[in-house]
Formats: sequence, structure tokens, C-alpha cells
Amino acid sequence: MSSRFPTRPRSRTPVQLHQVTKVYGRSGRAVRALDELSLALPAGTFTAVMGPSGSGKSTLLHCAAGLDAPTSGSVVLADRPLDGLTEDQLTVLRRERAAFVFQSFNLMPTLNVTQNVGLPYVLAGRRPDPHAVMEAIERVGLADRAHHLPAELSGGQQQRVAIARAVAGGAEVLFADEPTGALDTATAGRILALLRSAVDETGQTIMMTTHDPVAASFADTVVFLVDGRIADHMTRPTATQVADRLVGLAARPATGAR
Ligand SMILES: Nc1ncnc2c1ncn2[C@@H]1O[C@H](COP(=O)(O)OP(=O)(O)OP(=O)(O)O)[C@@H](O)[C@H]1O
Repeated sequence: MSSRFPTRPRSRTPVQLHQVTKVYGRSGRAVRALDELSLALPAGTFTAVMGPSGSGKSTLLHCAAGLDAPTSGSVVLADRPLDGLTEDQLTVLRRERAAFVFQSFNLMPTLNVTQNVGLPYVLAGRRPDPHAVMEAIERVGLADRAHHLPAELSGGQQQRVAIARAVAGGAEVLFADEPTGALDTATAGRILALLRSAVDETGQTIMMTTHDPVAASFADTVVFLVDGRIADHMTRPTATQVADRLVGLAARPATGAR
């Protein structure tokens, strides 16, 4: 897949967060979703973010992707500090350097599957590469739905279109929030293998939240959040090790290790 995509100069550390705190709400009702969290993702790596419900996983992804602004601290995406960028500049940066697989799928309802997957090319002012688009659609198992509209697909199928689009577009960084949450085990395995190959074959950098130790085992590194802080890291994880670590974390308070 890689050879057909336009190559751009890539960052060596495309995602960087420095002492990021995110507080929602005010005074008595304030929630500290991220607490002075620092993290750097090297190019061409796959990182899974895990932790209990409410530990800050989605907030971390949103802040790292420039979809939400931290209360304090700084975020650098593809070598651009996000602080001080206008909303228009942020939109262009996200469009040119990042791709998103979020639970709100953001598929264009009037475009069919093929057109949705080719959309990053159109937004970048290029003609979609039909081979790359079709290959991505085949790899998420939707070749027989290529001309269907999103409304004619199940939720899990729509999610797979979003994944095909993110991979086919060749974005430098792919942010995925529970990308396999709505999928059966076999389809999830297929999608995770596709994400893994996007890292190994095209050098994409992936940051993915998940509750599933099997999904996390496809990553190079797992970051465990507790109360908005990084409580632990694991490299070259196996599903069993991840599951054991989650049980261990649930049994103790956050260490505050960062
Ligand atoms: N817009 C918001 N306004 C107020 N509080 C919020 C908002 N978004 C998130 N929070 C709070 O911030 C904390 C972290 O939420 P976040 O969605 O990042 O957690 P999560 O780890 O992704 O959870 P889950 O696994 O349940 O999806 C939670 O306590 C949540 O209630």
C-alpha cells in the first residue's frame, strides 16, 4: 500500500505531550481528567492506551489530536506546537497529518464507501488512487459493500470504513478511540492486523484506546492510565500480561509515575 501514497517529510516524534492537565467544569464540579501527563510517541510505533472507565483515555486522545485544548501544559503534533494555533490552522494540520477513527464515525452520509475512503485525497486536492482505496476496502472486508452508503451499513461496518479511510489516506498519525469495540472477534483481529501493518509497512504512528487486552497486544507499547496519570507502561505486551496488569492496577491506587 505504501508506495502509492504521497510521501511527506515526517516527524521523528509526531505526538508529544508535556505536563498536560485537563480540567472539565469549574470549582465544586471540576473533574481533573488528565493530571500533568507527559508522553512522547516515536514515529512508526503503535501505542495502546488502557485504564479503567473515566481514567482519561479519550481525553488524552482528544488533547493529543488537537481536538480538545489542555487546561495547562503543551501538545506538539507533527512538530507543530498546538498552543497558539487558530482553529483554521488546527483544522489544516489535522487534515494533513492525522487521521481519526472515533466512535462518532464522521463518514459523509451522501458518499458511498469508496468515496468516503477516498475523501482524504480529495481534501488534499488530489485524485483518489483507486487501487489504494480498493485495497483498503478489501482489507477491512467490505469489498461487497463498496458502493453502499453509510446508512446502509451496520455500526461495525461503518467503523471499518473509517479505519479503511484512515489507513488508505496514509496519514502520519492515526488516532483510534476503541476502534474494535463494536466488532466481533474475527473482524476485530482483521482490523488490528491492518493497523499493525500500517505501522510496519507504511510507518504510520498509531495511538489507540482500548479496553481489550487482545487488542492491546497488537501494540508495541501499552500505557496504563489511572486518574488521568500514567500509572504504568508495558512494551511488547501479550494479552495475558496486559490482563494481569489491569487486574493489578485495579487493586492499587495510582502511583503517579509519569
Ligand atoms: N465534556 C466533559 N465534561 C465534563 N467532564 C468530562 C467531559 N469529558 C470527560 N469528562 C470526565 O473526565 C474523566 C475522563 O473521561 P474520559 O472520557 O477521558 O475517560 P475514559 O478513560 O475514556 O473513559 P471510558 O473508558 O469510560 O470511555 C471522566 O471522569 C469524565 O466524566
